[in-house]
Amino acid sequence: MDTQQQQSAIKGAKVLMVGAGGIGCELLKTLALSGFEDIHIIDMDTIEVSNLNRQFLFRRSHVGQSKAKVARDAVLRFRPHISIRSYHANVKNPEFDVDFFKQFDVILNGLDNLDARRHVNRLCLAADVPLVESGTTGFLGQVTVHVKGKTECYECQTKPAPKTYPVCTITSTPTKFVHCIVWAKELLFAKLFGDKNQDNDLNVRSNNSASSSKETEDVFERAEDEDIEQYGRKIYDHVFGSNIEAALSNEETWKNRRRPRPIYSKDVLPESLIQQNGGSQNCSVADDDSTVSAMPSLGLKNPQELWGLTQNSLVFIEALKLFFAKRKKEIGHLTFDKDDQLAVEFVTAAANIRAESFGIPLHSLFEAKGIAGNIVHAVATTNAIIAGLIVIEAIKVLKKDADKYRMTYCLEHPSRKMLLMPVEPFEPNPSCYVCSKTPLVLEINTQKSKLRDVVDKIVKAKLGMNLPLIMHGASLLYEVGDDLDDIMVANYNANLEKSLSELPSPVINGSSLTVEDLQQELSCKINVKHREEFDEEKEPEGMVLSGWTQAPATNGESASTSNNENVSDVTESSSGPEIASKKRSFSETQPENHKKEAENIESEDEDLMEIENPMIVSKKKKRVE
Ligand SMILES: Nc1ncnc2c1ncn2[C@@H]1O[C@H](COP(=O)(O)OP(=O)(O)OP(=O)(O)O)[C@@H](O)[C@H]1O
Ligand SMILES: [Zn+2]
Repeated sequence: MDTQQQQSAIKGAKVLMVGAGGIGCELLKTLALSGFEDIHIIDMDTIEVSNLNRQFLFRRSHVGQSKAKVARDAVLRFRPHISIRSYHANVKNPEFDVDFFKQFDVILNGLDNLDARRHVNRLCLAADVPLVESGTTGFLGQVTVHVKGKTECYECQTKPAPKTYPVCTITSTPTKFVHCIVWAKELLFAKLFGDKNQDNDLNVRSNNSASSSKETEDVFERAEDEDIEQYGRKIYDHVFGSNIEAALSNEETWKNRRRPRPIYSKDVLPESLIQQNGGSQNCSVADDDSTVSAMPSLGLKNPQELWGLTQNSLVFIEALKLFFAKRKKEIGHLTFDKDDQLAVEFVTAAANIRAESFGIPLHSLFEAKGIAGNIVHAVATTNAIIAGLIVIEAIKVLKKDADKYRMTYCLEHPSRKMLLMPVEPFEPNPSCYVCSKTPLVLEINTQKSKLRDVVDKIVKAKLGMNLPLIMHGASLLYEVGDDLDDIMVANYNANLEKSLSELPSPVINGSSLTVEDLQQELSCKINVKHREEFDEEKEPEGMVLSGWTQAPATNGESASTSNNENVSDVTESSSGPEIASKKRSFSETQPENHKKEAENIESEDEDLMEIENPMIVSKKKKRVE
């Protein structure tokens, strides 16, 4: 195809971009400048101040407005003749069904979460439209091409699960700052400001304290007229003082570990804080709850500054006081949010006091916020490179140049003198439950587990289905939808509370369930195996789903257990959790054909890049800033 034909393929193409954030803004600009003339954009968000440093189509005056619409308007200003249609909506909405997807020649993802990516993948498969998928995490980035039947789909390889930590490390034996952060936000913050009834273990148990769960309840309960500062000190002394003391009495635990130091408020703080700093009266309180802050009244300005034990203790008490004084209505419903200043202050302070107790280095609010919010600071240049690569792959897709499709990884440091690492796409995984018809296997106690457990833990959480329907033979066990009558809803609700073996059509060892999502047009079979017992630590869900997790040896790696230290701690929910697995796949468990490709790359370098845009080829030699 010559350049002119390529240009007319681009001009005639109708493309859908999903996500108008960091990658999306770059992508829309690059599409427009590359000659695309019919672009649709979906994004459900509005613009926030924190987006402005890299989402360059947006200005301060746009804060609060639809990202999709503002991005469209900004690009139309320098490409007025092209057609851009924006949708301020969730891509999972029913109006974006298979027929909607079918009108496009290619779909381009610039998303930041697994859930939406999986949904788009399924619609692309159902509509038989190619997908170019992307993600960035700091300096790392990737672009992959998914064409039904030709390459693996986005879900052919499992994505690394969010990093989790053993419960006892968090509750009793933290060794890293991140353990203190998880404790502060998942246990302490949740206990104080979230749902009081949730399971929560804030006792550092010792063997002989058959412990005081009753006592713990009492500590956290605040009497209506109890002075807030006194209450704060009581919590402080309980979690940093007596709990640690109780834990220390269990000698066995500390045989090979550094012993923590109990910390009590009276040893760190002056008797009355009100005299010290004027209490919460002087704090900065704006109308918006998310801007309430404990820092100003304590004279703390710089979030990058390291606070000592006393400063952290002051922030702890002050933030707690402010929650009760200024945000009382929210108490009982709060969950930690990285954009909630007071929550970040409280969690930073609590994590630092715990870190001090366990001899772990303290961190600034800025650093703690990054860890608590799973933030890897976005790098605008990575987004720009990735957007360029998306357009290159989109053009190959439009030209149906299948031999040239590449999955490309943007690395942090040059490897074999390259920052961009192209790899031939893998073939579809024949055991993928999404793009092939291979059944899954569910090991479950069919007498004890309820249908609700299967719906919540498997069908929704693991299979990512939106509007599920479950059938056993010809019997419909469960369904979701607006058009159901009351009797059906009552029947399905009754089924949810029944164990599998008690269902109208009993599901027992050897049964086969059909699970479908009508919106995603995805259907898969689940073969049920009865199992009596599950290991509470290793299999906490009380059931095990398997079947598609392992891609065959010729077809890639098992990506389920990524451990890449560079990114695993912090990328849980950010834009590219899969980077970890792909990186690992390249360096450690590369299938033979890709190893060979890597060797060739080393010797022939640029030729093998097969990246047609000279701008990109030259960029790979530069350091990514
Ligand atoms: N289900 C969805 N439907 C539509 N748009 C979505 C969906 N999920 C995510 N997005 C959009 O994808 C974009 C991802 O962009 P990006 O990774 O830059 O995140 P951000 O929210 O803009 O920035 P940050 O999370 O770093 O503050 C966001 O604009 C977000 O609104
Ligand atoms: Zn697949």
